[in-house]
Amino acid sequence: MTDKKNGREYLGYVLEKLKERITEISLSLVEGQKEIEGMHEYYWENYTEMDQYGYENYDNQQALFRQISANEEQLILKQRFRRMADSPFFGRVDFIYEGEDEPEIFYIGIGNFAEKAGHIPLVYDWRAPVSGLFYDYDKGPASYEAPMGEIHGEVASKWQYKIRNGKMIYEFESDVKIDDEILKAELGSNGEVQLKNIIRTIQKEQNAIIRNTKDRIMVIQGAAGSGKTSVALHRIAYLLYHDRQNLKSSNILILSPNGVFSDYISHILPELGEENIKEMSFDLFAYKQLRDTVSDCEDRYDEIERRIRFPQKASLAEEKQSMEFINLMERYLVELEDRLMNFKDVEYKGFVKKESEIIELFYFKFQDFPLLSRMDAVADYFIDEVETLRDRDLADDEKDLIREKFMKLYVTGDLYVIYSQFLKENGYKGLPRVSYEKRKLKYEDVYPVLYLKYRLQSQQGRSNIKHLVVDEMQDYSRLQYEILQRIFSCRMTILGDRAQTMDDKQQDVLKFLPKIFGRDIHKIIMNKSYRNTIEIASYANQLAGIEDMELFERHGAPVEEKIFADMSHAAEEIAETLKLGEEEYETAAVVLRTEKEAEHMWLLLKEILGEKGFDIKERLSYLDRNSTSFKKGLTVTTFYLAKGLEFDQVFAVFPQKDRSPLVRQARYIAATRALHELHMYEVEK
Ligand SMILES: Nc1ncnc2c1ncn2[C@@H]1O[C@H](COP(=O)(O)OP(=O)(O)OP(=O)(O)O)[C@@H](O)[C@H]1O
Repeated sequence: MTDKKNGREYLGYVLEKLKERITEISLSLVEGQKEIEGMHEYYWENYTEMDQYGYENYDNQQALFRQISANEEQLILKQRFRRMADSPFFGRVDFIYEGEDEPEIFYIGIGNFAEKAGHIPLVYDWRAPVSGLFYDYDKGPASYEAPMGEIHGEVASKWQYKIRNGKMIYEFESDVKIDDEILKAELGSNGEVQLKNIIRTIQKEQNAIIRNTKDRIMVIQGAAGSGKTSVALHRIAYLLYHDRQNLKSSNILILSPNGVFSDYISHILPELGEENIKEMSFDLFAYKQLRDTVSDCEDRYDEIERRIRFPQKASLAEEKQSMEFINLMERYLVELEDRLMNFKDVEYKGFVKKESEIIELFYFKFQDFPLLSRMDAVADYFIDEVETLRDRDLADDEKDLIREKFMKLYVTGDLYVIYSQFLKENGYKGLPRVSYEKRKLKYEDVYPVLYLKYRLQSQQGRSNIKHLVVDEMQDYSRLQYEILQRIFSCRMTILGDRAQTMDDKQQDVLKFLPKIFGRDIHKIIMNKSYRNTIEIASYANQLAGIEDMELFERHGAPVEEKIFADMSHAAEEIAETLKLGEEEYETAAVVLRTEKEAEHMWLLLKEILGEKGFDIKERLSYLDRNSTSFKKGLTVTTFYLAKGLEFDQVFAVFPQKDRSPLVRQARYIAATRALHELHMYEVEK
């Protein structure tokens, strides 16, 4: 056995054991593969002689599935151990259990590793109960939550390691100062094109959120760069680890703002040894749900663009997603109970359901069904009766015919028509009367129609989703939360930042969320910002009038403010000031107000940088709403697509004269994207 107290020696020992385990697994994988091939061969040679009832065939298939899934598990394990062979651990806690004299030593890494399955780990997963000590305590009395209860004792010492390619780069006995230095080094490094995992340096306040399993709905209001997205993803990894029996990655859904953002965060869970999870934007979800009602829907970005270009034109989006509007819809829904109906007798091959009987079934027996699904229930009731009287089952086409007859008792079942009528009766302009192909919903109408759909038609519950993550919570309206509450009855992690609202005024969803989700909500505020240098964060805070943010002590260049006559002058300056290259930054962005301005800037930069010999093909990209990823190099985009992302160097280019509240928000969002260097440019023309 090795000296566990000596990090370097222990590293050598663990690496050796890892190598052995990897070899063992490789061998067992080869065996497993042979086994599978053997089963296939056996099947093809013998299938004609298998028992006629298929029992043997069934048994063979089951054995095959078991072997395949065992192989898959081994493969995943091997991948994890391979990753661990690069850096088996990053931390260590020496813990003296209450009543003991000598400390027990725990090394902490990206996953558990034991010499053999079921043995005591040589390295503990960062999510293991005992690893909580590493994040929550310095030297001194400490405790952690274990399955059998709270364990007390004392942290005798804590260590930090950096290991790369199996080589020890550094080891420190950690204290607050060193911890800060290590975090500073992590934050000071250049940006990747994807969000980094933070397991080496999770902060105490972040750890409390990650390891929280008791609250059903957690709502996190976190300042820009406070680590909300990182924390939410680590929380998912933590929950998956601790509730393997009930929670699978397929049970989790992230509502994220767009495709680029999805890509930006997509590798974290696989890196932490978990499978990737489903992500979707709410707009895409809505669009899919409404496909049988309209052929197209605007998305949120259309709405933002319109607001910027025509600020004087009042948008109804806010009004149509307000509580008052929901109340109007609810009142209309009550009226529809009568107005939507045109009852009369229904006859099928001599069997008659009288109008009065239908009314009775409709308003009493099936009153709990949503209005537009209720007649289906009445039709099924009638089908049952006919089948009983005839003493035979009806064929599917006969049943369809009957249902059709009952559906005719609705004046209309078309949500588009119903909603349009509602608008007109409440003093709004109705929707254009066009054929399905030409029906395109404006953004302001998308969610009201979706709401009506949920209120009027039975929906299949999304019971397979057991945890919903809502990122950028400030960008969802009251109405959208009402809909979410109807679709998902599961646990939720909802996170965002009211200061980054993409609207004229900041939206604080914390005010109304308890009214929608009840008292189960646990609110947490994260006020410490990690992303930006002090110079950048202070500058951005001034833009948004924020005073209560705590800043991580990391300094950089002052923010540069400049005014240019036009876009091409700004582009020239960007090309001059850009610091991309070896020994310099990895990522930079030019962030603009609208799609049109962004495209214009991109074309200008293409020309200017092209002339300078910059590799524009590989290192300059234009990010629009259909993009699904961004590359290292220079990215040109709008503020609303840059949201959630970060870049080493940021140029924010905005029209000087646009001082509208929405564009003030846009400037703030752009400024907070910068990790190390920020240039705020204003353009006169
Ligand atoms: N404990 C930590 N250790 C190392 N880096 C951290 C830590 N917490 C946050 N960071 C870093 O800070 C940056 C911001 O994190 P993240 O994007 O998760 O924040 P956010 O609150 O979602 O930001 P925003 O709302 O502004 O998009 C990232 O680079 C992240 O890696």
